[in-house]
Amino acid sequence: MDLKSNHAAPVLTDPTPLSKSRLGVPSSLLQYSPPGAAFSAGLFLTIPRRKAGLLDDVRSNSWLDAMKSSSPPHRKITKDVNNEPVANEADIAYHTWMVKYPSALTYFEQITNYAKGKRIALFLDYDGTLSPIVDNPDCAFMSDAMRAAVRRVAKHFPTAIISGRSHDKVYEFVGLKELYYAGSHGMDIMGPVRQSTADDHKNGFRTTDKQGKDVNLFQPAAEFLPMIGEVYESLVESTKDIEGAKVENNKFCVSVHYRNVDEKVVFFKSSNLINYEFEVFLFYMKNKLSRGSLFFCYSFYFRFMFTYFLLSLQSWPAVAQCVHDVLKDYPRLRLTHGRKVLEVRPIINWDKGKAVTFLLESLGLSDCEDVLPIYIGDDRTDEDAFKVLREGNRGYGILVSAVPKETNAFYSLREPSEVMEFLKSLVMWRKSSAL
Ligand SMILES: O=P(O)(O)OC[C@H]1O[C@H](O[C@H]2O[C@H](CO)[C@@H](O)[C@H](O)[C@H]2O)[C@H](O)[C@@H](O)[C@@H]1O
Repeated sequence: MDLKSNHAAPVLTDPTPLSKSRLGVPSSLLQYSPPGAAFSAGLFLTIPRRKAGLLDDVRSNSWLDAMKSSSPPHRKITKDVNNEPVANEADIAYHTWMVKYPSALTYFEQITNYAKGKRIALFLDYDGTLSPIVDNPDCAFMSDAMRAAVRRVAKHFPTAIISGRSHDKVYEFVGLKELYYAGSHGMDIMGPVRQSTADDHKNGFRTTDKQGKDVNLFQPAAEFLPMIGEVYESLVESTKDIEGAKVENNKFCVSVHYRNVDEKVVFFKSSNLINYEFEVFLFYMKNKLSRGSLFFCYSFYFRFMFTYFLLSLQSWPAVAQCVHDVLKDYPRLRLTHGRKVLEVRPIINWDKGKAVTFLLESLGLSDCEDVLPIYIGDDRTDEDAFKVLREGNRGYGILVSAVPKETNAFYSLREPSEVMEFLKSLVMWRKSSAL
């Protein structure tokens, strides 16, 4: 299958595979992918060990840069004197970027022209794709309208949700039994029963789901479950005094959220204490300038520094330090970045891209010329899936983003409401083409 031959706009995209550094992530923090490791070559034959000292200095620029770039700030809409939106630099940059990654809505006809006579398989990320990003991860609900759109699309195309959340949590949010679910970044897959047992993977077994349906459960990181539990407990304990930090147990991985933590120490923000110290200092300077002033100045200075130190325990570097301290005792775990979240996961060669390949195989849809997989996601972890589709010329990745980002996707959508629009359009197209 050669997607590019039928596909005008995306052919214009840079064909060079994205180097990991182009995604803005320091190479030392990137996902481990052992040279030559292949999907079907036996996942656990060689579990590589991470070198100690991976995050030697969490305060280094690269570490903090990765944290900062993990979720771009919301775009501000500038208005002119007539209250009309005006193009600003960010708009111009976005529109330039869209030449490279055009809107899947604008180019819908091109996508469906290519999909004619093919079976579409749909893969959807959850947070930021089906539900908007919100401050509290426990409240990232999808709208009823979105749920209805996903339900309808799943009637026409095999549809799977692939999320960083635990399988149970994402199922609870979506609540549609007609879908397949892969939780923990693909490390917990409940999919269709595989037709062939010849190439069955280790760690996969048949079971029944909550509706009593036969399913295939695949958990390539099963042996890490106790370790992840331990790490979750340690991180809850070590971050408990950092205001706004939240640790989430995603079964085979742990998410440490810093969205609600102050980025850096902000003098005078929460530092009433510093203001107080300063008032006292001024008073002293006015009234007792000659006696003991030197001693007082020193004592002021040390108290000031101590307060500053206490505040520094409440910032992003403090969160990073906690993760670093825990990770150094677990060489078989690694770190990835999501949207204002640090994710600790097993160092196995498995990701959302592998999960897509696995699900296509399970559905009997791999290596078929007449199958068009489409993956929609917003996160860095979705890049693994985009890459699998792009590199094999197998299907389309669609990045959900309102700001320019380096990506392996072919198309873009601005936000979850556009994702819903796209899903509805797919249903309409399928219905009209079946007439
Ligand atoms: O693969 P996904 O389904 O996109 O899951 C990735 C992570 O999503 C969640 O965190 C993100 O969304 C939260 C709710 O909008 C937001 O508060 C947080 O800042 C984002 O990082 C989820 O909580 C994580 O466990 C997932 O790994």
